[in-house]
Amino acid sequence: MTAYADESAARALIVRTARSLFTRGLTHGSTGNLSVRLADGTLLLTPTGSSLGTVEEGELSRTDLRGEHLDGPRPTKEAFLHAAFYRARPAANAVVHLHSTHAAAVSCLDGVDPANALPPLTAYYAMRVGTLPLLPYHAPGDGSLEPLAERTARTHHALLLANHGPVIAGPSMEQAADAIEELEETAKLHLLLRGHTTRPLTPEQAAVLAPPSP
Ligand SMILES: O=C(CO)COP(=O)(O)O
Ligand SMILES: [Zn+2]
Repeated sequence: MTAYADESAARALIVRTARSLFTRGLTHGSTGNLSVRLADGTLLLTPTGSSLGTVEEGELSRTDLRGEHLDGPRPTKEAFLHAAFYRARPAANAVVHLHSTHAAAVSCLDGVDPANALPPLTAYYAMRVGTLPLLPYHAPGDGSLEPLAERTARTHHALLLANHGPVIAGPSMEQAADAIEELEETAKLHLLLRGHTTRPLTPEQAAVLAPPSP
């Protein structure tokens, strides 16, 4: 998968994915944001304050790889985070951030291991997500998170923002969306299983399934 060469197809893909995630309750209100990397090296992002349920193809924002606004409406306040992922991960062509309920709930739990917020409960979680660093709380849009996010994204395609929600990059929008849905379902399982003795995959079982980290 290379960066998106057909801008109008990329716009349609962002809107289609945003609607699908929103209508299935994976984010709510005006939360969450999506982006893709275009072949010319610029980024197309959802605009700030928009609902993923109603954003239109003609309403997307463009930034450069530093997250600087180039054209269209003002980009998501997390443009700096999206841009950090693209700089850190040359093979990433899409980034999805959601406030999906169960992953957001895990991000609020006390005592979560900051190196890996969720155990590998299932094979699909190990395949699609792997390890999930928890980044310390910053207010939404607080650009001081950028250096840590960029550093962490060099070795992890999925991050959990404390008291906030997940961010995932993928080689394509379909893969990023697939991974963030898997994360949400595993967060749900994790919460369902709290108080039960669980048997996650062993480190060896998880390691053979782990996604490659380009
Ligand atoms: O999820 C969000 C902030 O973290 C939504 O913000 P934007 O409306 O600026 O994209
Ligand atoms: Zn957010």
